[in-house]
Amino acid sequence: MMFLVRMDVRIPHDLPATDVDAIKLREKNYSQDLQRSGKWQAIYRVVGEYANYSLFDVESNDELHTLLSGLPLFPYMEIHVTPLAQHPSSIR
Ligand SMILES: O=C(O)CC1=CCC(=O)O1
Repeated sequence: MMFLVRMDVRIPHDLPATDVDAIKLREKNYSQDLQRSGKWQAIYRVVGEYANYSLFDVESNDELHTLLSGLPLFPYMEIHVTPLAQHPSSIR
């Protein structure tokens, strides 16, 4: 099942910089592990915003929820999920 996910990051300004750096490093490692597994198929920065669009290929809604809620930045993100279906004109 394919999902388009938009993540908007909203880190509170009073979070200490060392904590922010540590969370971002954990986020990067978590994300790259999932990208290597094939479940997180792509991630793109939204130009000019602290946000990304990502493509996930997972088995179920529950699996996607588990992956997203495990993001180290999850408490500091607004997340919007769009389920995707096959397009009749797609050649892939
Ligand atoms: O920087 C972001 O858009 C948030 C994020 C998600 C995965 C990652 O490595 O950073």
